[in-house]
Order: sequence, then structure tokens, then C-alpha cells
Amino acid sequence: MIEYRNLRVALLGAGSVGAQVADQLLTHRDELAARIGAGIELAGVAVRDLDAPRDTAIPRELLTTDAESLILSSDIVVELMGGLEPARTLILQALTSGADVITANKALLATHGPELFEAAGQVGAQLYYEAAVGGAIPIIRPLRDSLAGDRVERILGIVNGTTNFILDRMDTQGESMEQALATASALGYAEADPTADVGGYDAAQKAAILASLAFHTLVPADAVHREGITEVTLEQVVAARKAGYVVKLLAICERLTDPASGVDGVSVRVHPALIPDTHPLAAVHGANNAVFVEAEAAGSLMFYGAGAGGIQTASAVLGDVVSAARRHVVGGPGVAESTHADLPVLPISAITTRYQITLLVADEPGVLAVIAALFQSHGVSVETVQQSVTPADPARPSGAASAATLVIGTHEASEADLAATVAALTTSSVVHSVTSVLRVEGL
Ligand SMILES: NC(=O)C1=CN([C@@H]2O[C@H](COP(=O)(O)OP(=O)(O)OC[C@H]3O[C@@H](n4cnc5c(N)ncnc54)[C@H](O)[C@@H]3O)[C@@H](O)[C@H]2O)C=CC1
Ligand SMILES: N[C@@H](CC=O)C(=O)O
Ligand code: NA
Repeated sequence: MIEYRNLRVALLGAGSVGAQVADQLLTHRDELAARIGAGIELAGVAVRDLDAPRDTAIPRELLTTDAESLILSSDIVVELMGGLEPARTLILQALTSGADVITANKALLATHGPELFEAAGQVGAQLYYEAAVGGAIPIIRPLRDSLAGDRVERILGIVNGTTNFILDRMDTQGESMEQALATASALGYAEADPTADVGGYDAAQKAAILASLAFHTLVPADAVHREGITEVTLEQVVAARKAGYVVKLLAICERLTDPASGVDGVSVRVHPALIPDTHPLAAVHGANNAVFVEAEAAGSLMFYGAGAGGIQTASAVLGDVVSAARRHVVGGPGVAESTHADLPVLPISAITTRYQITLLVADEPGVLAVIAALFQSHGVSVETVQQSVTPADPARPSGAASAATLVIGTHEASEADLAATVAALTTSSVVHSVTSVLRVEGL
């Protein structure tokens, strides 16, 4: 039997995920070695503060503040610091030295991915990132390997645990966004700066990664249409539930033809949307994620599980550690990212979907007809209208008409036509205000 030396693993960062990865590597060292066919050792853990409290006990002698020296003496480098720098520089150093690198850093991948993959390719090293999307859920490997022979048409899913946790708490407990975000941060789900979560940046970075893999096209994060959940109100969540919907932050990546230009390309978007309460995504609670993949031959596939959390995400990281270690044992160059299709990323105006628009209007005869005509003149077909009368505001002058709330559901319409309709509604003399415009998905 061939005797292998121990493979040395460097861990950069020992926060929510890193501390759990260290613990798993130490606890399951022998089991992992048996699966790999080589010894594996945690060579060291680069931290900012040697004395900071951690979620798991890491032997003091493994801690170091000298990440660079640790990298240079390691075969596999696991980056779990987050942020763009020094993560980018350290990963480049690791790849250049021939080490395989594992990262969960979607912000870095969606911003500097091409540079990192290029550096890996030059030395035949490999960059693994299963934990960067969907936490513990295997989604990178299925897209990259299992579906590599198929043609992915569409991806629809929930890819941010923190915002799903927040929207779920608002829906099921009536909590405020601030309350729910504080809990998500305490549980280790949120990013160091939670603006990345609530602003939809994290989901957009993940959508960019998924779309790049699915469509063999480089999709940078800033090409993704992004709307976060900061504008979503408790009233909207409650009203949605009453109407048979749930509000979710969705990521949607699809092949499309732009109706304006006739160009074939891909559309990648992240935004809050209404989904029917009977849709499987409506049953995704807490920090769980779920991703539907529609492929030409495979049909519809669903991937579901923990989208955030230290120990859950550590599972995906450990899977990558084992893959990297096995590659070291077998040898051979890493597999390059495939971006050969090079499809254009289309603007948001290219999409078609359904919409729900809530308006506060004058409660007067003929108003409904005016509004219906306005939709029709912009090519948007109305499917449902619900009206409720709001009692007259006591602050308004006496004799002022009471206002009515109209909730209008549309058939499929183009985003461009819908935007023109909303613009016309906001200037219409019978409309007091457009209170909410939400896309409706999953029908
Ligand atoms: N927490 C989660 O549920 C998930 C996190 N991720 C990603 O995993 C990465 C790590 O996330 P968390 O563990 O949650 O973050 P965290 O903020 O809990 O941990 C990061 C750790 O890295 C340390 N660090 C930062 N800069 C450093 C430096 N220059 N040198 C040494 N240590 C440094 C910090 O002090 C901190 O302890 C991020 O890229 C995040 O986006 C991915 C999936 C899920
Ligand atoms: N902050 C992220 C962590 C996992 O990627 C999330 O909430 O999904
Ligand atoms: Na994953």
C-alpha cells in the first residue's frame, strides 16, 4: 500500500463557519483520512485576534496571525474570513503556490471570480466553492458536474437564509424586520454587514454564481437586477397572506429573448415577490433555502435545506476539503470554469411576469373604468380587481370623498409595459398613491 504524507489544511478565519470547520476537521480527522486515502491535518488557523472568544475550542498552538506563512506551508487553503481583502490577495497567494483553495465567499467570487479562476488555471490548482451558494445544500456540484451534459433553462429559488428568516418571522410571528434581523445575526446567519442580506446583494452574488454555472456564461454580480427587502412592510406581508400569497426574496435566472431587441440572452434578477401559499417555496421556513432547476432533459429538480448557519455551512466546506484532498492523492490539473457560451445578460425590461399593484384611489363613480382603460392602453391585461373602501380620513376637509384601496392582479405582462403603466398611474388624477407593486411568481 502506498503511504501518503499528511495533507496540510490552512484555515483562514474562525468565525461562525470557520470555527465549525476547525472542529469538524479535528474531531473527524481519522474518518476523513480514510475517505480521502491520505492523512489530513489542520495545519493552522489564521485569526485576527488570538484571544477572541470562539464558537468551538481550537487548540491555542494552531492559532496564528500570520496567514501568509501558514498558506505557504499548506496543500489546501480554506478561506472563511469573508470580504474582498485580504481574502482575494491571500487566495491568489495560495493558488500561485499550487495549493487548492476552498471558499464560501460569494462576494469575492462574484466580484473577482475570473481573476481567481485564471490564477488557479495557470498552475493547475482548483478553486472549490460549494458553501458559497445555498449553505449546506449541494447546488454548485450538481450544476457544475451532474448537469454538465444537460441544458439548464431556468433557476428559481430562495438563496438567502437571513432574508427568508426575516420574512418568515414577519409572516408567522408578526415580528418587525429589525427584530427578526437581530435574531438572524445572533444565530450566525447574517453577513458581517447585514446590508448585504437585506439589500439583496448577497442573493445577487449567489444568483450571479448560479447563472454563470448554469448558462456557461460569465455573469458579474453587478449585471444582476437587484431589489432587497428593505421596502417590504409588515402590512404587505399580512395582506399577501390574506390574499393567499407569501412574500419571498427570490433569485431567478433564465434564458430569454429580449422582446425589444430580439437578442437571445440570459436574465438574472433578485427581488421580493408574491408566491402562492400552496407553492413549495412558500413552505421554506427559517434560514432554509430552496432552488428549483429546470433543465431540458432532466426536467424540474428541487434542492432544499439549510441555507445558512455555521455548522450546516461547514458541511459543504468539508465536502470540498475532501474533494480537494482526493485530487491531491490522484493528481492531475483542476477543472476550469466553463464560460464558452458567453451569452449577453439582458436588462430587466426583457422579462415578462405577473404583477400585483395596490392603489389608493378616489372612491368615486367611474374611477375603476379610468384605471382599467389605463392598464389596457399600456398593453397590460387585468386579471383580478379587489376593492375595499377606506373610511374617510378625519384629517381631510369635510365633504372629502372617502378613498378606496384597489388590488389589481395582472396577466403576464412585460416589465417595460408594467413600468409604463405604473408611471401613468402615479400621475393619474384619480390615483392618490401607488402603495405597492410586487411581481407574482410561481403561478
Ligand atoms: N454564516 C453563514 O451562514 C454563511 C457564511 N458564508 C460565508 O462564509 C464566510 C465566513 O462567514 P462567517 O463565518 O459567517 O463570518 P464571521 O464574520 O462569523 O467570521 C469571519 C471571521 O474571519 C475573521 N477575519 C476577518 N478578517 C480576517 C483577517 N484578515 N485575518 C484573520 N481573520 C480574519 C473575523 O475576525 C471572523 O472571526 C463569508 O464569506 C460568508 O459570506 C457562506 C455561507 C453561509
Ligand atoms: N448571510 C447568508 C449566509 C449564507 O450564505 C445568508 O443569510 O444566506
Ligand atoms: Na451549497
